[in-house]
Amino acid sequence: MITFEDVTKFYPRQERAALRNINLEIAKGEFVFLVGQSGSGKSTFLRLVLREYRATSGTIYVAGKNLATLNQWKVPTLRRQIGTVFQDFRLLPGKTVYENVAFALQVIGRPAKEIRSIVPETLELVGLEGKEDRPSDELSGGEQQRVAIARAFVNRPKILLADEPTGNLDPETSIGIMKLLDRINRADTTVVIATHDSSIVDQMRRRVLELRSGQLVRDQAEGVYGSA
Ligand SMILES: Nc1ncnc2c1ncn2[C@@H]1O[C@H](COP(=O)(O)OP(=O)(O)OP(=O)(O)O)[C@@H](O)[C@H]1O
Repeated sequence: MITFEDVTKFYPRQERAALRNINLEIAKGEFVFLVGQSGSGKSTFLRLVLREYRATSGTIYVAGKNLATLNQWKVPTLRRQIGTVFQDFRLLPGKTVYENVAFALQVIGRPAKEIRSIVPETLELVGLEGKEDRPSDELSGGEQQRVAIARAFVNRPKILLADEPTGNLDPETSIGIMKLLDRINRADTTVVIATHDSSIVDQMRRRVLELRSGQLVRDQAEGVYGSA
């Protein structure tokens, strides 16, 4: 689903590569943690997958497409297959839970009838049934993250990318969010989570990719946060 072949990324005017000679393959339906210190290249990895940036050298394939040769006008189609979740939720202020999730389908032109059936179904999946009409900014952090996950998943993307999804949440709430991402993964979605949350990684025991100064230094099945 995601393949990096000898990928290096330099930002403009930077002497050090943000990612260097990365080779990896993430298969369809995998659940992967991306760990590493601040500045190790995790966000850069996610941004390359989204084609927010292009690799300086090497080749990236996402959902069967070579991102180096993908036409700019096809990038929105690529991104529709990738749901994204962030530490700071990024919900639409002043909108209800329902509106936040429905908006993701409206912008890609889905028919109203479909929206009316899929949004409640997705809100139920994330455990927010009965909260449809609540203003999203009045929810707890954990609930807001559930709205963000519903919004990312409502279009049933092939891939879900999460950048520090539990960064603003307490440990107990974080476990609930991880269980939800695990459920989404079981629905055959490839899930990649960049995180500093060692207890979550240690509890989940899934594949761990560790970056250090832009290099992939560990690829461990059923891994833990810190190097063994
Ligand atoms: N837009 C940019 N322009 C120049 N350098 C950048 C840019 N974005 C990131 N970098 C540099 O690239 C390197 C990797 O950064 P990146 O944000 O990918 O790390 P990270 O592991 O996601 O860190 P964090 O955990 O703090 O989010 C760092 O040295 C950073 O300073």
